[in-house]
Amino acid sequence: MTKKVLLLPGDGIGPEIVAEAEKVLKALNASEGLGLELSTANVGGAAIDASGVPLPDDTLAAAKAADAILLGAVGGPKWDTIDMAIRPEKGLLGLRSGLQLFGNLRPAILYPQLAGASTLKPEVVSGLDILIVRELTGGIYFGQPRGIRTLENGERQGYNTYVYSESEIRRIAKVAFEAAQKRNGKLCSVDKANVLEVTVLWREILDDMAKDYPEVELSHMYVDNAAMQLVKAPKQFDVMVTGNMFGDILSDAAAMLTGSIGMLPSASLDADGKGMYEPCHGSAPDIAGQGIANPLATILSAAMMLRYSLGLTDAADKIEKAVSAVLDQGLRTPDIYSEGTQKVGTAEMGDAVVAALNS
Ligand SMILES: NC(=O)C1=CN([C@@H]2O[C@H](COP(=O)(O)OP(=O)(O)OC[C@H]3O[C@@H](n4cnc5c(N)ncnc54)[C@H](O)[C@@H]3O)[C@@H](O)[C@H]2O)C=CC1
Ligand SMILES: CC(C)CC(=O)C(=O)O
Ligand SMILES: [Mg+2]
Repeated sequence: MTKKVLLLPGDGIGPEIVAEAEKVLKALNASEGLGLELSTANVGGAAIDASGVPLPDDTLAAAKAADAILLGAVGGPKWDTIDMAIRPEKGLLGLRSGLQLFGNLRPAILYPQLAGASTLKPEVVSGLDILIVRELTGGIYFGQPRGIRTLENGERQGYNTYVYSESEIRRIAKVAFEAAQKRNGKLCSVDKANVLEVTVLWREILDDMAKDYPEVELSHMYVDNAAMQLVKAPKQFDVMVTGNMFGDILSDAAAMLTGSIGMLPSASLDADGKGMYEPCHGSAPDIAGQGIANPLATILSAAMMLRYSLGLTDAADKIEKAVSAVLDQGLRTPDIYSEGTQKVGTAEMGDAVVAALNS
């Protein structure tokens, strides 16, 4: 059966890294007969330049019609303005909310070959395998009212609203409890319940739901402490669940424990398991066009896509093994380079993963 995969390269390094994941998918399609039908559409700045809007109707329609989506990254100084890319109904946030992709899974796994590239000492990170479950279509990124207004005294004021409804909290908590059930039975919920009522409700609901998951040990942590604990003793965590903004920030911090944000893939899932897959990083304008971006987070996101949305577990395993094999060979893009390894560019890394697929 044909499986439609929509590629959304986006901006900056987006097209460079998606091209490498596309190579890998095409190679597997040819050798394994996966039945993938790949197509490409514009989103973000590329779409603004082509058609004036960051999320064209035909891109959203193609995303809705696809079985799965692989996105590179969007944005850049040219387009990061309120009118163009930032508003929730537009661009990437519009895509996430339009497809109701509320469950964002961000696994932070340290490949043993990269222990030397982690920001932490090898003994603190060896064997690290954390899953951050981030709520993706609510919270302060979407809450209304929002904007910039002029007060009576003439001063301007920016404002956003941090809201979560009970149903939004319950559905993301369910994702996290179920993930913890399948893993080590440990779930840490991260909030700011000492200050924000919205997270007092979050905490209350998590406690209530914990009764239905007696085999999961639920703990709570304030987000400031969680940030500190992540860089102090990250292996105390197994599954972490948190809201949109805290998850955004904590997952970038967790990325560095694995050596680079260029190593962190993600899955954004709806209630039925349909998903968009993307690296956790952005469009990296500082290195765009230089052919040095790490494509592995995107290639690993493609593996997650095959596993979670397309039921192609063997093909997903092959990609993950191939990534490990190229790291064994000592190949490194500059972000994960350390002495004694071989520095390669984006395309060389992608080619090496393709070559390792059937090794
Ligand atoms: N999912 C998305 O599409 C996201 C988009 N953005 C957008 O990306 C643009 C740049 O944002 P930044 O804050 O600079 O974050 P960023 O994640 O793009 O870059 C942060 C740093 O990490 C490096 N980096 C990122 N990905 C890398 C890779 N694959 N290989 C090697 N190095 C890598 C960059 O060179 C930069 O030094 C902005 O327009 C932002 O809004 C940011 C985060 C996520
Ligand atoms: C639009 C931003 C929330 C993108 C981002 O930083 C992320 O998803 O990690
Ligand atoms: Mg982010």
